[in-house]
Amino acid sequence: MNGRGETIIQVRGLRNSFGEQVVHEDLDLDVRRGEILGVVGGSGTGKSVLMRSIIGLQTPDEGEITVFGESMIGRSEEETKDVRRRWGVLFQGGALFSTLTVAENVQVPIREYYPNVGEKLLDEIASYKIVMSGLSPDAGPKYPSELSGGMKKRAGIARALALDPQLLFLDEPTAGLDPIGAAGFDELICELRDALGLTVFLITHDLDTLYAICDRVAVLADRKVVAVGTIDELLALDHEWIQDYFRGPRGRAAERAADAAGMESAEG
Ligand SMILES: Nc1ncnc2c1ncn2[C@@H]1O[C@H](COP(=O)(O)OP(=O)(O)OP(=O)(O)O)[C@@H](O)[C@H]1O
Repeated sequence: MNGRGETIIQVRGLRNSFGEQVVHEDLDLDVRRGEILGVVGGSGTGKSVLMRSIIGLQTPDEGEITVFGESMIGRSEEETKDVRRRWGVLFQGGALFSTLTVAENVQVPIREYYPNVGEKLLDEIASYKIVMSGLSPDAGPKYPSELSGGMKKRAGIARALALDPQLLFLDEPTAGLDPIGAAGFDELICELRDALGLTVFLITHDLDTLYAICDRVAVLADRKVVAVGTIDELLALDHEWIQDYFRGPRGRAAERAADAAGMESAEG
């Protein structure tokens, strides 16, 4: 099956624990092609651990994870190389290499997966990804310490896009950005999804982001995904955390802002 609606990530019966602490138990999740799936949950509910399990940085106790139909559990790095080059990751805080320039950071995954690419082409690809991420071309020779928080995130996106991925993992991309910077970043994610046909797995606490760009939202609580759907579908559920989160003062403000933006765009 091709096109929108196809399952790109499938998680079944996932269990993760650290010593006595069970973080996930019997967790299921599907991420569909072309969607921006927001992942929310209280602090410590295991959103990052879930992402790390999917991308193979955390070995679960139990469960099955497939990405692009390929099983990710119990397989070596070499065996999953072809799948891994089809995704890009933006970790919390950007995680750029501080001793490398922005352009060199973008080139890291290309050098890793395609060691025979020449310097000139590497420079060209890096420039292209940098501009695509909304940075000016002169950001390429700069070091991360010379960039603002928002620019670092964009540089992180440029690196995540280095291998022309079909799937993006973003861990709290707007954390620490001012509201205007965060809105600009939301717009960038949406534009990239539309232009490149990406599927996006997006961990966020940012209610504005959820309203502005997420097609569906998965809620982590009680060690599993307790609900997944549009915000309207979630609001119809009688779940205490969901109601508190979306109906709290911040949730209502984000909803009003989204309604106002919707009316503006309808008026042209
Ligand atoms: N490597 C690790 N060793 C031990 N415990 C860990 C490890 N990684 C995560 N944990 C624990 O697992 C739980 C879930 O962590 P995780 O970072 O996934 O939470 P989160 O939902 O992303 O939280 P936040 O919203 O605060 O970023 C936490 O209690 C954390 O302390």
